[in-house]
Amino acid sequence: MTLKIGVIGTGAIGQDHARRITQSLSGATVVAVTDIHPQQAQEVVQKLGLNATVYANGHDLIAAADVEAVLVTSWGPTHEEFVLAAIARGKPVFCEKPLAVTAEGCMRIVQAEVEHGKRLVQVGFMRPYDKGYRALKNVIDSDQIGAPLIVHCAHRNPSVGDGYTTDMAITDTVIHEIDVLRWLLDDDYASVQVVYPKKTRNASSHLADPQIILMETAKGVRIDVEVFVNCQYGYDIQCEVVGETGIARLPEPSAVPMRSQARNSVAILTDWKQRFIDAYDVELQGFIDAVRQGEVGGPSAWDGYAAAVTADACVLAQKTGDIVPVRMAPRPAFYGR
Ligand SMILES: NC(=O)c1ccc[n+]([C@@H]2O[C@H](COP(=O)([O-])OP(=O)(O)OC[C@H]3O[C@@H](n4cnc5c(N)ncnc54)[C@H](O)[C@@H]3O)[C@@H](O)[C@H]2O)c1
Ligand SMILES: O[C@H]1[C@H](O)[C@@H](O)[C@H](O)[C@@H](O)[C@H]1O
Repeated sequence: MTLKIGVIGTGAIGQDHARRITQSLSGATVVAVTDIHPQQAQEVVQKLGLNATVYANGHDLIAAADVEAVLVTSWGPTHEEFVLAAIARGKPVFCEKPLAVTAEGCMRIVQAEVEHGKRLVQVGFMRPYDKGYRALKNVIDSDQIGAPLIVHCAHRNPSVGDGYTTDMAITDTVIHEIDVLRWLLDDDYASVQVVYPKKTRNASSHLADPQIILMETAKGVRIDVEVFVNCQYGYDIQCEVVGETGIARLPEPSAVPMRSQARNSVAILTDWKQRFIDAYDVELQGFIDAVRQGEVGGPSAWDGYAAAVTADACVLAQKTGDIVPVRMAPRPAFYGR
């Protein structure tokens, strides 16, 4: 049976996920969409040739009898209410990051899911599905570089709009490193700190850019993440793990090396949609396949909570300049180890 999906929020990633469900993936179809701009939702239906009803709001869409699973791709502050509504109806829900904009909000979702008694929520952290990160984890887990000691990361976007604020460098951008490094190292965070280098002249007046996030894990690994969202030159994700006996780097996305006009060059991507296109496909196909078998896997509501607690500590650290401890609630047995 084809899984019938309803999409809440038909902006950049909502459209992209609707496109991949319709054109690239198998086993699912988009039967419902909604957006606070209904005209835009209607345009997406037409553009992608969907056989989908446009609902007035997310709650009506979740309640619709033919919607079997929900995709939440609206703005972050709206995620919590839609995920809670889906859980209340026992419908599986794939929620783009952030699961909720506060750790308390994520905890409300964790509690609702635990009370429901079965996993319903997958969070859209796609990097653990990226084949480069998977290869890097394989090197670490098979002990080829010894125990990890230090991780150096960079998360660079070419530019951001005026609405992008200093805390979004954490909640929108570094949140990916917060999640993927926890998975990569099989560790949790103990403390965080934020330091500010000289500011780029290409950032808007209200935005601190670049920033350096320093994190220490429970096992004592030290991590530095450079987040630079107006780097101009491309979309560039770097990760280098220093182990006891060797160093392993995240592979670069494959591109054709070119010799031309007296240059030996390799192109750099400029768009996050392209950089992780395969990972998005694999994560969403995984959600569809699992739900069709009556299950939900992948990054859990607990992973969403862990990321939010760490992000909250980073945002506090941005303001105080202090080393801020990361204090997580005890992990419910429901989520395994
Ligand atoms: N995993 C990733 O790499 C990744 C990439 C991009 C975006 N995201 C996340 O996805 C979410 C959406 O990001 P985006 O870039 O598509 O933003 P966007 O602004 O392009 O799209 C969001 C859409 O949601 C709609 N919306 C807002 N409130 C709504 C509501 N209450 N009900 C219905 N629709 C509503 C807006 O009108 C807009 O069309 C964000 O949380 C973002 O962090 C994740
Ligand atoms: O929402 C996007 C997306 O999550 C990208 O992966 C990230 O690089 C951007 O900084 C963020 O704004």
